[in-house]
This record gives sequence, C-alpha cells and structure tokens, in this order.
Amino acid sequence: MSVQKKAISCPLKGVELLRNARYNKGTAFTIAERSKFGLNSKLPPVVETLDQQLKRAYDQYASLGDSLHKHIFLSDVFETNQTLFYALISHHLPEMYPVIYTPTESQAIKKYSEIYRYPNGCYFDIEHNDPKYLKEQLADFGNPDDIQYIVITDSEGILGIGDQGVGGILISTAKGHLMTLCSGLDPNRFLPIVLDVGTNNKDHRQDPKYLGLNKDRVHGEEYSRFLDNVIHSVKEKFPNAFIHFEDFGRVDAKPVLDRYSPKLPCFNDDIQGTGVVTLAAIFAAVRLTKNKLGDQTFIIVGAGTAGVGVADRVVSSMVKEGMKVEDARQRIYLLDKDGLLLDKNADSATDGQKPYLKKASDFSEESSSGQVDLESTVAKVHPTVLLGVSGQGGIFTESIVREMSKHTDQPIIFPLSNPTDLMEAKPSDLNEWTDGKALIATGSPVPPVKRNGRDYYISQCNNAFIFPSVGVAAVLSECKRLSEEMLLAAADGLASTPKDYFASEDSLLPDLGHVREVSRHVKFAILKQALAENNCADHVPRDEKALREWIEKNEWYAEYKDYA
Ligand SMILES: NC(=O)C1=CN([C@@H]2O[C@H](COP(=O)(O)OP(=O)(O)OC[C@H]3O[C@@H](n4cnc5c(N)ncnc54)[C@H](O)[C@@H]3O)[C@@H](O)[C@H]2O)C=CC1
Ligand SMILES: CC(=O)C(=O)O
Ligand SMILES: [Mg+2]
Repeated sequence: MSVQKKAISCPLKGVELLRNARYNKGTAFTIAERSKFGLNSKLPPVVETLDQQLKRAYDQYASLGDSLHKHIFLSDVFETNQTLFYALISHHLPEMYPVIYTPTESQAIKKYSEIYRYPNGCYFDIEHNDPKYLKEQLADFGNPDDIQYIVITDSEGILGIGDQGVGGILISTAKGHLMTLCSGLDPNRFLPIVLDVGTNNKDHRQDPKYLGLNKDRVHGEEYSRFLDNVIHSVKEKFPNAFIHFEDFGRVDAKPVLDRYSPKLPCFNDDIQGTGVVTLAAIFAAVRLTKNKLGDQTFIIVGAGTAGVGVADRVVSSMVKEGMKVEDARQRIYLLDKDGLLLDKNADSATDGQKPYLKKASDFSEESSSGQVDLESTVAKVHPTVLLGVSGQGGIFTESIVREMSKHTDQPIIFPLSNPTDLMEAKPSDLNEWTDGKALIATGSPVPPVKRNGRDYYISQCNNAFIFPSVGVAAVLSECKRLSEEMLLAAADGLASTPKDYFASEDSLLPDLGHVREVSRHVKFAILKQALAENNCADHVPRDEKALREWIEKNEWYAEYKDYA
C-alpha cells in the first residue's frame, strides 16, 4: 500500500496533466504549479482550495433532479479529478453512497449502453480468448507491482437484476470506489474487469446501442478456459494482486471460488462477504435477544450464491463455538424457488446446497404437492432468524411474518435483496406486523421506521461493510490464502466495533458515517488472525499498537499532494 508522502512525482504537463484524473487538481493548481507544469492560460485565473471546489461540486450535484443523473455527474467528476471525487463522496458519504452503489448503481448498470460516456476499466471478451493477447492488454494498466486489488465480474448475477452483459463493469468499478472510500485502498492500484461472455438478457440483445457481445452467454468448458486464461494472465502480469469475484451467476460462483481459492489469494464477495456481514449482524441481534447463536433456527430464502454463502459462514461460526458440523447444518433450512430443499431432489441441487437438504419424510404433512413452501416451513420449524437473499420483492408476507412472531419474541428478519424494490419485505411492514419487536436489517439503505412516536433505526446489512476491510487486510498481509478463520475474525471484528460507531443502542451494525474507523477495527482483527496463522508478510508489525498505527498509516486519503 502507498504510504502518504509529502511530495510525489508528477510525470505529466500542460493539457495532458489537466486531462489526467489521477494528477489533475483543476483550479486548485497553485500559481507556482501552473508555471512549473505548463498550465498558464489553461485554467481560469483564480486559485481555489479543495474545500472551495467541494462546495461548487456539491451545489452542482444537489441541483440535479434524480439519482441516476447524480450518478452520471459523479462519474464525470471521477473521470476528471479523482481527488475531488473521493473527497466529495467522503464528505457526504451517507447521502452519496446509495447513488454510487445500491440502489442507483443497478439503474446505471441496466442503462449502461444508453448512458455510456467513457471506458470504465478492463473489458475482456470471450472472442479474444488467447493468453498472450490478454497479458498484452493488461500491460496497459500498470507495472507488475502497481495493481494490488482486482474486482472481476462475469456479469451474470448483478445485484438482484441478473445478467447485465458488458454493463456489469460498473459493479466492478463501484466496488473499487468503496474499497477506497471505506478502507483507504489507493484507487490507482485498483483494476476493475468485466468478462464479456455474451448475455442472455433480451433487452440488451435487442438494443441497437448495446455495447457488449451480441451473442448467447457462453457456459461450460469454453467459459472455464476463458476464465483460466484471464486469471493466469492477471497473476502473471500482477502477481501480488488480490482477486475479488463479484456477481458471478449462481451456477459458476461457488465452483469458481472453490477452483481458485486453494491456489491464490482471492475472495467471492457475494458468498463470503455477504456471509460475514450477515453473521456480524446476527451476532448483534442474538446479543440483543440475550440468546446464543447455537440456539437459533435459521430459514434462508434464496439458496443461490449469497444464501449458501451465508449458511456456510453461520455453520463455520457455530462449529467454532463447539457444535458439530452436521448439527449446525440441521439448524439451517434453505428454500429456493421450489420451496424447501429436500433430499428427494438431490439431483437438481447445486453442490453448495447439498449439505443442507432436509429429509422429505419429515415434511410429508406439509407437502401435498411435493413442495414445502415458506409459510409451511415457518409453521413447522419455528425459525428465530429469517433471511431473504432471493431477489424477489415482497415474498415475506404478513401471514408468514405473523406466524414466525407467534413462536419467537424478537424475530430476526433481514430482507437482504438488492436493490430496494427487491427487498423481501418493507421494514415498516415488518415493524407493524411484529408490533415493533422484529430486529431488522436490509441490503439496501432505508430510512428509520417511525411508529408510535419512536424511530426504529434499520441497519444496512450489505457486504460493502466488510469486503473493503477484508480486501485491504488481505493486501496488507500479503496472505497466501484467505482463510475461513480470517473471515470469522472479520465478523467478530465488525460485531465488536465500539458502540460509539453505532447509530443507536439497538443498531445491528455500525453507522456508515464511521466506516473508516470501523474498517480499521476490522482490519486489525483480520491481521491479528493472519499473524496467528503465520499467513502474513514479515513486515507486518507484531506489536498491537504498532499494528494499529501501521494500518492507519497505509490508508489513502483524498487530498492534493505536492508535486515534485
Ligand atoms: N445484502 C447483501 O450484502 C447482498 C445481497 N444480495 C442480494 O441477494 C439476492 C440474491 O443474490 P445472489 O445470491 O447473488 O443470486 P443467485 O441468483 O445466486 O440466488 C438467488 C436464488 O434465489 C432463488 N429464488 C428465486 N425465486 C425465489 C423464490 N420465490 N423463493 C425462494 N428462492 C427464490 C433462485 O432460484 C436463486 O437460487 C440479490 O437480490 C442480491 O442483490 C447478494 C449479495 C450480497
Ligand atoms: C451487495 C451485493 O454484492 C449484491 O447485491 O450482489
Ligand atoms: Mg454482489
């Protein structure tokens, strides 16, 4: 990671410098810099501070009518002046976060070809599936040591909006922005990649403006060969980069993680990040109900990438607390679009789902059609925790939630699907149906629920609260592999964040406004675990105080540097 230096070398001059977002300071170039770097007469005469620039940029942003235009405006700022972009969002993080991320990001991705203005990263398409070619293209993105963190998507499972083809590049860029904003990754050491393997999205295929490959999505061997070529090229070109897989489709996500995670430091955000952040929120909820994790009964609705990822992390945590794996799995009921996952349907279950299949014979009374729906499962197993990662808005109905409430005093209910309109239930409804007792967290941000003169703060349970810390800790540690124990340490770290960083007594997760401090706390927990595993570079400080200082010193800040 880059340690902050007083002056850095600036390789550019004149108009080229003004057009380079990394080095550009716009009206903040001083008189001396204007002379030294050939900028005289190329800027208006007044020299401004970053604060003055921030005021103008914010006023322009605020004057825009809708969030998509605000998103486009912020993207323009990013393309012109990176420091201003990160400073602006850092100053207004809770306000702008939903604009650069979920929910507005999903609109921007759907409309990518319509709103396109400039390239956003590295586009690898399957028609150029040649290792030599791929490596040559990567050379343009930096020298071997330059890139530390890479987000790759194949765009098949973008948020809850599915296959988005080439537009998925924007999820890779958004995740990169959050790495910087939340955890201080140097944005110049980040590379977003989209794998364009075709798309089955009819709207895009019929759109004459669509910018991706207009062909059916490639699966199977050809897909795997392409991915292998990309990963090998990336590792050859940027050997130290940590790889973050994002929004792969439900069939490929887990096999891809299972294939690469034993070989290189990598992470699947939807599987592992969602699992960790949800676990941390569950720890908090369970603490509020004065119960133990091992006493909970879970129903997870949506047995795809995120659903299985959450289930696996809950199991790991229960096992860490002393439970047997089989017993832990028994406490988790996974439902997919055809209802509860049952052993009689083992043939159609994914590898990730298989450990969670329940005996069909135990549910014969509930199933006249051969399927056991959510309401029947709730009535039968009396869950204390109900999680939604199905991408199906509104499927936690009033009768389901009322049934759950009959058997548990404080139901823990997290509609985690994104964007906002795909949440499995609205927090205000959940609050109403449970008479204010439900402990709620959502995937996309929502305002507090006001009921009977009280404000109920709803925590956002989104992997964005964890992957920036996991990612930067992995980069700092130079770990050989990201271990399950490091992930559990991240969940513990997030759950044990000092209370000052929470919006209210009963918040399940810290407040976004304190994300940098929270992230330091989580990185510390992960690095301690990496040290304990001997999974760390020698330069990582062993002493706790020195480790905390080192973590902070290695954060990138949006401030203008002096140019030598
Ligand atoms: N809050 C967070 O941090 C995260 C939220 N998510 C959200 O979770 C949702 C799912 O994402 P992924 O797991 O990546 O997608 P996925 O496509 O891998 O999984 C979704 C699963 O839901 C199932 N499903 C569809 N209709 C259903 C129904 N009526 N009842 C039960 N299951 C049903 C599908 O068959 C599929 O297996 C998305 O909306 C996504 O935005 C995903 C990752 C992180
Ligand atoms: C948050 C996230 O990663 C998703 O919804 O896919
Ligand atoms: Mg995702």
